[in-house]
Amino acid sequence: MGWTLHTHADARQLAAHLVDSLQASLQAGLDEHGAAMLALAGGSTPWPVYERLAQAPLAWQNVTLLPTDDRCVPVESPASNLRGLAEAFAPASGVHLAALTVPDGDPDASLIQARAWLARHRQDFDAVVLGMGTDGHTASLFPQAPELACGFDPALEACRFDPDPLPPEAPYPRISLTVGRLLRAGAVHLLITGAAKRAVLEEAIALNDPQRHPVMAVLGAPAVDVQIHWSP
Ligand SMILES: O=C1O[C@H](COP(=O)(O)O)[C@@H](O)[C@H](O)[C@H]1O
Repeated sequence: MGWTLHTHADARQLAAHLVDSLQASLQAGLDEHGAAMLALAGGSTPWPVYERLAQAPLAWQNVTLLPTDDRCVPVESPASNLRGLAEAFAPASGVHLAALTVPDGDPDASLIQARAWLARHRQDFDAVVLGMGTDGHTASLFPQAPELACGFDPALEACRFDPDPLPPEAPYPRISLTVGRLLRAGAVHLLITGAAKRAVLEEAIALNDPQRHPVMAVLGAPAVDVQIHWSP
């Protein structure tokens, strides 16, 4: 199916549009199953969206949030995506946060924990929010990494990534959901801002090489219409 590009005038409009969509996905999950689950990107871009979503009047005690990927760091580290989610969703009283990493960030123990959690929670996500780095990585699927074969393996749900070179803004091993697990969702959103990422997105689409730009493994998936949200 591919993707649909939504161009917004600014980050505020983008957040309003995406929050409406995520709120509708959550409410539909709650109405249908009595529970709902989101997988949410970390990094630096999505926090204003999450802070706004956390204000929504939802039965948060029946909602579970899981990072799409996390850095193998102690949970109190500023680099921890889980810590960022905990802060952004502090107003969402009773919300459940699930971790891909163990509290001290040990990578091997984290992968075991992540896979065990995912084995116990097989339901589709109600929605997934992905980000993209300026190298074309999404979640923690980094370009040309040896672990990409794991990240693209439909039989697996989570992998360890050791990006080489380590990204300077967060130089840590990672645990990432695989493309197959990320796409098992009622809706898949890709959130990007700024001219640099827009240029990378256009290059990725033109080259259509998931090894060079792993985000294309998501955008090229045949059965999913990924909603791309961009603002300057
Ligand atoms: O390292 C990560 O990077 C991507 C993109 O992050 P951003 O800082 O460029 O917004 C993010 O989606 C991912 O969750 C994160 O772990």
